[in-house]
Amino acid sequence: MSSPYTDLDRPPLNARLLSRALVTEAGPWTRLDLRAETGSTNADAAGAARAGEPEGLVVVAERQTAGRGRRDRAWTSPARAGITLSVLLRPGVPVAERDWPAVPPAAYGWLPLLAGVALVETVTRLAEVPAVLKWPNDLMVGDLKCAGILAEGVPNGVGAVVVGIGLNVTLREDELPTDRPATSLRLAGAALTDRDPLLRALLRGLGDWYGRWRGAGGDAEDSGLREAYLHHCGTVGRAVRVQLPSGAELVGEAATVDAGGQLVVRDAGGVQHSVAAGDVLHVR
Ligand SMILES: Nc1ncnc2c1ncn2[C@@H]1O[C@H](COP(=O)(O)OP(=O)(O)OP(=O)(O)O)[C@@H](O)[C@H]1O
Ligand SMILES: O=C(O)CCCC[C@@H]1SC[C@@H]2NC(=O)N[C@@H]21
Repeated sequence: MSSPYTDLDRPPLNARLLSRALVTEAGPWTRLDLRAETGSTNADAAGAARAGEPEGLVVVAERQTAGRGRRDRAWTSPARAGITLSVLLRPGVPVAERDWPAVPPAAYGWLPLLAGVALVETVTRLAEVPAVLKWPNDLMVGDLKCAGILAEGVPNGVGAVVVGIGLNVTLREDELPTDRPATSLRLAGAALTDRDPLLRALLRGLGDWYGRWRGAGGDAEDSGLREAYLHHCGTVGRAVRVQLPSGAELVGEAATVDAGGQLVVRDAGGVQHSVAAGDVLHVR
C-alpha cells in the first residue's frame, strides 16, 4: 500500500514569517539561520559560539544528517517532518538593557528543563496532545517519546550553552527509531501539525521563559520555572529505575525535582537521593 502521506503534508518552513516573528517578539533572539540541510543544529550553534556569536542565535534545519541526542546517540530527523532547532545562549553575560544579571553556572542545569516547559506548553496548547515531561529532557505522549532536548556547554565557547530541541511533527511509524517507543504529533492525533505556528510559538515560549529565568538571576523558584516544570512533569510520583552515569542503578519513587533541577528519588528504605543525570525508566 502506498504511504498515506504526501509531500503536500510537508511544506517547507516559511522563512519570511519566521524571521519577522523573531524580530518583532520581545524575546532574546537576534538572528535566524534557517538551513535546508545540516549535520546537527547543535554543532552549528556551537561553531558560531566559538566564533564569538552573541547570545540569541537560532539555528533551524529542515533536515539533519547527523542529529544527536545525549552520549552521541543519533536523533532521526527526516526532511520537513519535524522541528529541529538550536539556540545559542550566554547566561553568564549580564544584559543591562534587559536588567538581566549574570546567572551562576550552578543554575545552568535548569536550561534543558526550561526548554522542556516551553515545549510542553506549546504542544499541549496548540497541538492539543496530552504530553508530559519525563525528567530531565524528554517530551512523552503516554509511553512514547515525541521530542527530546539536548543542552550542551560549548568547549572554548566562553560560557556559551547550546539548547537543541527535536520535535516529531509528521513522522510516520516507519520513520521513527526502532530502539525505543516513539511517536509524532500526527500519529498522536494532534489538532495542529503545521510546523510554522508550532515553531513560532515554541520560540516565543522559550524566549519568555528564558527572560523570566534570567531576570530572576537563574532562580527557578522566583521565576516560577520550578512550579511550571513540576506541573508538567510526568516523572514525579512514579516508580522509577534510574541508570546512573556510574553504571549503578537506583530504584525508588520520584519524590520531586529540587531547587537545582535534580530529580529526588526515595528508595525502599526511605532514603532520598538527588540525581543530577541519568537514564530514567518509568516503572509504573
Ligand atoms: N526522532 C526521534 N524521536 C524519538 N526518539 C528518537 C528519535 N531519534 C532518536 N530517538 C531516540 O532517542 C534516544 C536519544 O538518546 P538520549 O540518551 O538523548 O535519549 P534519552 O531519551 O534522553 O535517554 P533516556 O530516556 O534513556 O534517559 C535514542 O534512544 C534514540 O533512539
Ligand atoms: O534524545 C534526546 O532526548 C535529545 C535529542 C535532541 C535532538 C535535537 S534536534 C536539534 C538539535 N540538534 C541535534 O543534533 N540535536 C538536537
